[in-house]
Amino acid sequence: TTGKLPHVVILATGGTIAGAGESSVGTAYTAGKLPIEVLLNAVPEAKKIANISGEQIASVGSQAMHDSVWLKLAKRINELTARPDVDGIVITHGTDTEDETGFFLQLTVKTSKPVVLVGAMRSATAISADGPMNLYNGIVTAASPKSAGRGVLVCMNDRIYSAREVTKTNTTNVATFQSPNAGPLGVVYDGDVAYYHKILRKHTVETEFDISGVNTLPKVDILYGYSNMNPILVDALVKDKAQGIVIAGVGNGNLYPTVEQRIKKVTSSGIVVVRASRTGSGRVTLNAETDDKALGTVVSDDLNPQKARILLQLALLKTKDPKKIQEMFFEY
Ligand SMILES: NC(=O)CC[C@H](N)C(=O)O
Repeated sequence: TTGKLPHVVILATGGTIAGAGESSVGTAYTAGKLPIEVLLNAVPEAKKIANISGEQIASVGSQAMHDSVWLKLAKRINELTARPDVDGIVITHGTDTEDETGFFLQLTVKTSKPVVLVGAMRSATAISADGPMNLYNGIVTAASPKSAGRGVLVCMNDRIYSAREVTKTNTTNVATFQSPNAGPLGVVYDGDVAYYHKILRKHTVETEFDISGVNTLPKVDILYGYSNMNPILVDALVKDKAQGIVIAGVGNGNLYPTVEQRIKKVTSSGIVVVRASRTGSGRVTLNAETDDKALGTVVSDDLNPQKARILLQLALLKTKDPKKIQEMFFEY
């Protein structure tokens, strides 16, 4: 360690970046197997960029990610970044739900210091593993003062994305992470970062969400829309005591007629329903083909269904008023 280098803390959660498999050319492996030290051994160059310390927060494939890990991560990041000797955070994460954890942190961590998520599409034992470069680039990004105040970042495949905008778009390709509505904020090459865009929606220190005393999140589930959709799915969630429902509607967040009828009853019973879209990009617009005023529904703006779910969970910690929640969807 060197006194003058920035101090970056790595919080490891698992994923392919820590995955190991029998074959170096296949997609079969176990995620989250390797500890943090092994990941770091693959990138000795990182020690020239930062003084690095690490903590294992979880060891899971991110399909097993859950609220308790999100809350643990957010609380730990808030503790660490409050310390003057910590300059940035890197989170190693499985890619399946990396966009969700990133957006949860974007809304709940209270720091302007860089917080960067990284992952990998190829396991650590595969040919052309992308994890070591992503980890190195993540450390570069977290160590750079240029990354401060930009919200939570996701660094994959030489690009830096806002956690609000980014999502996984391909099952297996290394270029899977994209921001369909916005593109990347910047790039990372040759041990340095360059930014071209700024996130304008409120994040981190600017949000109203305080999870310091929160141990569980409100129950919010997602329904996927399709032709001839079965309205019984809505009833199942109501029976299961959902406090909120996000519908990945068709097109501009539209709903099958019998589902729409059910939703009208659901919103009048006090459950908040957000219309998102299954299309993968674009805004869901208010009172367009679907009459939100009559239905009592909220639109997700350009948040995809899984991100709309996270904002709705956090919003429900503050209010059940759909009008106030709609404002939040236009703010964050
Ligand atoms: N590329 C990956 O990280 C996928 C592995 C695993 N499903 C996960 O999300 O952790």
